[in-house]
Amino acid sequence: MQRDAIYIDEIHSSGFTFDDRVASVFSDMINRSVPGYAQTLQMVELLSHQYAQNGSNLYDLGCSLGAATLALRRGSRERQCRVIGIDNSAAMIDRCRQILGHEDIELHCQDILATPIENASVVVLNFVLQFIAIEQRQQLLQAICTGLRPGGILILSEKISFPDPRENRLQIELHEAFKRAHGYSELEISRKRTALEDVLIPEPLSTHHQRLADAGFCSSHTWFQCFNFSSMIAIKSV
Ligand SMILES: C[S@@+](CC[C@H](N)C(=O)[O-])C[C@H]1O[C@@H](n2cnc3c(N)ncnc32)[C@H](O)[C@@H]1O
Ligand SMILES: O=C(O)C(=O)C[C@]1(C(=O)O)C=C[C@@H](O)C=C1
Repeated sequence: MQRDAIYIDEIHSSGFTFDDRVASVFSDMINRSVPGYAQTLQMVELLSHQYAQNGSNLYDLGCSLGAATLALRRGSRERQCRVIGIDNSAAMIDRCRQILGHEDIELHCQDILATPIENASVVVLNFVLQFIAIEQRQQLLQAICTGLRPGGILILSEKISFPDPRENRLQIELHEAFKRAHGYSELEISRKRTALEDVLIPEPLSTHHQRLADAGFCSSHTWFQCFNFSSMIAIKSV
């Protein structure tokens, strides 16, 4: 695994993008940046095993290098499911094809906002909605809910914010301590913080749960939170 040294090397004046440089170190970057990332993958496999319906489609929207796509496949091995990974970064999808080439997985380089979701039983948005423009988030969740079979689920993992400014500050500090503990310097942390401004827009858990309800899910539950990272499961009624 190639080590993420992107923000050591030079000052990046432009915003964060999923280009070839990021794709080449992405595994290391996300593991050292997102508390609980490995656990979300384990639970995608478990939830896929629990909810994947025979003959249905399983979607990983914003699949990057396919870590959650593989978890969907592993969780549904004994069922007749199509596992579909979508990402609009060619650099990510090309690498993903190399990594998952031998697996029974379909990969497409396209915008998830233009991707038809149909006959689905499990849909994953693992740290992806945060990169979608706020005004387009409702429409995406609605399309997902419509494309799910009764009893199907959405797994939604996000970097979150907190309505109380003091709690927000504390959780950001704890996240930055996590990054320092995983070898990132103050300079790297601050450069990436600047690069992510206006690119990754976190929202409070309450906003996510309200949007999921408005999209038509009958219930949604926070199953994981560590500092300012969280994962939810939203269920479509049977
Ligand atoms: C933080 S990464 C996701 C990590 C991945 N889901 C995992 O669990 O390893 C966000 C990904 O979303 C993709 N993405 C962002 N906006 C997108 C869009 N509109 N359509 C498709 N992919 C998108 C990016 O290219 C990037 O690969
Ligand atoms: O490094 C950070 O501060 C993050 O917010 C982590 C985060 C994410 O949540 O998606 C940001 C960009 C990369 O996609 C990998 C991880």
